[in-house]
Amino acid sequence: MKLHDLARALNLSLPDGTPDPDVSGVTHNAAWVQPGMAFVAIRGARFDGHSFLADVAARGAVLVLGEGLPDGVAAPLPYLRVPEARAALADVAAALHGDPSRALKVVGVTGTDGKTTTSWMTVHLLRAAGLPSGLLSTAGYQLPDGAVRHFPAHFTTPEAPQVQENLAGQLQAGARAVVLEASSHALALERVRAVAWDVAVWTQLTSEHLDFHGTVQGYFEEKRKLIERAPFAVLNADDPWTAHLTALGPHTLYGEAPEAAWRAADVREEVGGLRFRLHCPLGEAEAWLPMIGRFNVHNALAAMAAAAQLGADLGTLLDGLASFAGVPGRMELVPDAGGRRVVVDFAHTPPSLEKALGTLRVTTPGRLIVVLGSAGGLRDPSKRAPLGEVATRLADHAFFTEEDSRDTPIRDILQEMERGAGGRSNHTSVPDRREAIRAAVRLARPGDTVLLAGKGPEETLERLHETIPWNEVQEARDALLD
Ligand SMILES: CC(=O)N[C@H]1[C@@H](OP(=O)(O)OP(=O)(O)OC[C@H]2O[C@@H](n3ccc(=O)[nH]c3=O)[C@H](O)[C@@H]2O)O[C@H](CO)[C@@H](O)[C@@H]1O[C@H](C)C(=O)N[C@@H](C)C(=O)N[C@H](CCC(=O)O)C(=O)O
Ligand SMILES: Nc1ncnc2c1ncn2[C@@H]1O[C@H](COP(=O)(O)OP(=O)(O)OP(=O)(O)O)[C@@H](O)[C@H]1O
Repeated sequence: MKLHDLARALNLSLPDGTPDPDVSGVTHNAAWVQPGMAFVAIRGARFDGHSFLADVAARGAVLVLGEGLPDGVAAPLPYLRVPEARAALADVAAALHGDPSRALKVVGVTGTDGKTTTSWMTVHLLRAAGLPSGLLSTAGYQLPDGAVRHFPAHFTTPEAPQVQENLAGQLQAGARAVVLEASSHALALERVRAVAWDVAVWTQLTSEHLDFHGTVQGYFEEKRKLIERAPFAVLNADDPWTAHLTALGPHTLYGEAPEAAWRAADVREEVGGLRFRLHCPLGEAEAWLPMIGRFNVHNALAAMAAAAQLGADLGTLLDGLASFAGVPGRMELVPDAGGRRVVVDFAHTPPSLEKALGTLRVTTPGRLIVVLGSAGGLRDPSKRAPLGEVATRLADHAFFTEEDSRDTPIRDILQEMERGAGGRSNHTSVPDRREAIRAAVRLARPGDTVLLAGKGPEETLERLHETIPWNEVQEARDALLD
């Protein structure tokens, strides 16, 4: 796209005499600049992108966009002043990729827990309904062929240029719909600003990421943007925050509350899955979902309501639910010939841990054992003690261990978790995660359940300054063979 066409598309005026080269792409990271690209200078929490202008010019950028040059800094390239740099990054990326979301049906999923599971279920139901569909989620992205691919870093929602590039790639690969997990960071940092949503799904909200958002209200307000921006919302009737969302526009409600249009009744938790009576605007039927975890009933209702909004019928929804293969690392069962049940799950907030342990208790005839840690670095230290409290209250024995401790001394994290356990003595701290998993599996007898919580499908474990390759399911298999 020519620079002048790009400026016109964004309603920006260029100084007279500005050259008109082709703009081949856009980035906010100086190290990613390639010849012909535009660079957006963002003032972040740690750096000001304007300090890298010389580097950016040397790498062959043709344009800089920013909120204003700092005093005394001269631009070595044409400089476009914009009101909001992150917004400009998203708008430029969308313009360069031909605004792909406008040619797709886009379902956005937000909430504290349940985003990934709901997204995976929704894309599965859309495909069952014959709509070639793609997915962007924490557990990787999928083109309509269904193969799981990964972005290079641990991202739920990548930066806007990658989001737009991915959406354009989805279109090229034949997608007609895309399901996109929208994290609160993504909404706050404008990573999904230039996405034309069709349906927004709200899972639920509990306190998380307060290190970044400051207050729960601030966290809620970022997530609310998704509901504001979509023409139709699928809202959780059982989540107290929904009361603040219903006035924002057309919506449907799901859950177990009587006012839910998509309602589950008579929920039965079985060893291999969940059965419930579905009442919905398309009719009434018996539903089967081969997944454990009672909260997955909510995820299923949300996914069905979203897929129905894009045209899926009741038979397709029920068949699709019954054939859903689950999500890697979410309530994933690791087979054991010896009758112990080991479950790998991503629960890493006190409420999601509470739900995971609560639901596993229902189908555990023996003891419930849990292995868990709490992340270090900047990640919400206020979670540590509550995680220790929940684990020791709801499990028969808890092993406290590392979970991406980063530069925080593991002892400090474990002490906080132990403090949360209060006077209870049903816990052991084992700093090395592999050792902790082995100790838990050794303790288990047939009929017992061991929940390995917190890492789920993640492929690395961050310890001090090391990033170690990690596969929790494989760790569980090895421990079972020990
Ligand atoms: C807390 C957070 O989200 N921070 C984001 C924020 O960082 P920041 O404000 O500190 O940026 P900065 O480091 O000061 O840099 C400012 C600018 O200078 C540029 N820069 C900086 C240094 C340099 O050498 N060269 C250079 O060009 C940067 O690319 C950036 O454009 O802006 C950066 C650029 O947009 C993001 O990369 C960064 O995400 C970091 C990597 C991150 O870890 N984010 C996580 C927490 C996140 O977003 N997680 C959510 C999921 C959360 C969940 O639900 O669990 C996600 O969607 O993945
Ligand atoms: N609807 C729900 N309500 C509460 N807890 C849930 C719900 N769905 C899943 N969980 C729990 O939260 C964990 C994370 O689920 P999932 O990955 O689907 O959520 P997420 O919102 O994508 O989380 P993240 O953004 O951290 O990846 C699950 O492993 C499960 O323990």
